[in-house]
Amino acid sequence: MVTVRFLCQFLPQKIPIWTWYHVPRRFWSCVVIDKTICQENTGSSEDQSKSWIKTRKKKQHSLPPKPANDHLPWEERLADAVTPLWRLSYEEQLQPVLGGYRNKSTFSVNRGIDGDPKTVGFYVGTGKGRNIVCVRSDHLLNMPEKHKEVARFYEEFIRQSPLEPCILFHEGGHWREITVRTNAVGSTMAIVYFHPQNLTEEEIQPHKETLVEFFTHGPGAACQLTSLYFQESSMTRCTNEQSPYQLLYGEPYIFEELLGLRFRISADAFFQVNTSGAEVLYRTVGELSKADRSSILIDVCCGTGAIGLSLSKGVEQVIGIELIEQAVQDAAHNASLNGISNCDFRSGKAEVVLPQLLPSLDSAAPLFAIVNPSRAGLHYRVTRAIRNCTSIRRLIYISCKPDGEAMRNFAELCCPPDRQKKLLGDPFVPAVAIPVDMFPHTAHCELVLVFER
Ligand SMILES: C[S@@+](CC[C@H](N)C(=O)[O-])C[C@H]1O[C@@H](n2cnc3c(N)ncnc32)[C@H](O)[C@@H]1O
Repeated sequence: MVTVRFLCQFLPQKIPIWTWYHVPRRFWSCVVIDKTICQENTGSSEDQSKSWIKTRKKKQHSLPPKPANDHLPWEERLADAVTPLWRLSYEEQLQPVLGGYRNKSTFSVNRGIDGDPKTVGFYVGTGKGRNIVCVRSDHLLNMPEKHKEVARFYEEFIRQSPLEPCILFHEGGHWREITVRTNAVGSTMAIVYFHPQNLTEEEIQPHKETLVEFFTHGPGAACQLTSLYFQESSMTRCTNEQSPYQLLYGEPYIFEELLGLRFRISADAFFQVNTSGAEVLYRTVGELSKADRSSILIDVCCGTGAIGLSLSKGVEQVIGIELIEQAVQDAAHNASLNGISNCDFRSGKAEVVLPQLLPSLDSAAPLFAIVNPSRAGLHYRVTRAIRNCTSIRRLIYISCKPDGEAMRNFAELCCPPDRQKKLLGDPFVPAVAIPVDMFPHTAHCELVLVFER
């Protein structure tokens, strides 16, 4: 059992009732919340879980990524194209792939169990408790072997380096985290984060060269990196504009396929970490959207454009809004890469762009919004702009942390009109909630909520 917290009944004139709703894991993709009653829609459970499992099986690492097949007989090549799972028994096709599903992992550097400060892994303990230990992650089930291999070699590299690790920002040191990104065809992008402290560019240069040498001709060449990036970052997280991602070696982008579309992903851009899980998520969103061909879809926090692009065929126009510049460029590129011409991606903070955009669209065409913010939820100005835009009758909110800041957003969307807070439009009512398990072996899930009014 897992616990998912929802708003299960939220009548505008009444005090909201929050409910802890216990959902057995096997029903995670088929929970329907009625406006007033919580009910498990077990009727559709079998079909939905089958398609979920099947998609996972198809796309995950258990199948070799598109091997060259020109040596095979024509009949076999046709079978591969039309029925790509034909080599597996049906029972095997239905087996969920639960291990190594992550396409992106970020490893930290800190003191290990043996006290070595150049240890690469994940933290156990807290900064507040002053008991952080960095533990290697070779045994973790959710990340693929390739990510662990790169982490091991990065540890070997920094142990050889004369530079110290950056354990606490104010205490000096340089080597920080490493992010590893992989795709279904085995491309591997690594991004090394480095704190420059007081070093000059000239002083950093030889260390970059040693890093490239290690991963191209030294022991790290075993990782077969397709891209090696380096970012000099003196903050926890820097965008490309704050401190450019420097391509030290290889391809500038990694590409991923999802729902028959091809996506270019830059070093700074977000992409869902479980690719086959994301297919289920976006398909679920597509089914719930009920958008008609004349409508305009507003894709808020659109990343590299995955949601808008995958739904673009069914609507008149998609307008995506995204904060990270590289992701916006990817989204625009991904539209043309897939021959899609009705999408317009705008860069900026949604809280700045949306309040200006919506009034200009208000009566143009039926509007429909999908929001997919990070854990911090939506800025108040975003929920207010949506709430006050009367053309938006239906909204899909995809939350990776529904029991966090998103709760504040749900209240803003559903509370009675409030002049003081400038929440003037009719309140929304939550209609459907479908959790999608994108993160096996963890308590997290993505929750797709439909709000109507
Ligand atoms: C959970 S991701 C979703 C991305 C995309 N919908 C997808 O499925 O790939 C959240 C995205 O919101 C973006 N973001 C965060 N804060 C934002 C803001 N204030 N305005 C616009 N976008 C923002 C992040 O850069 C990130 O790409």
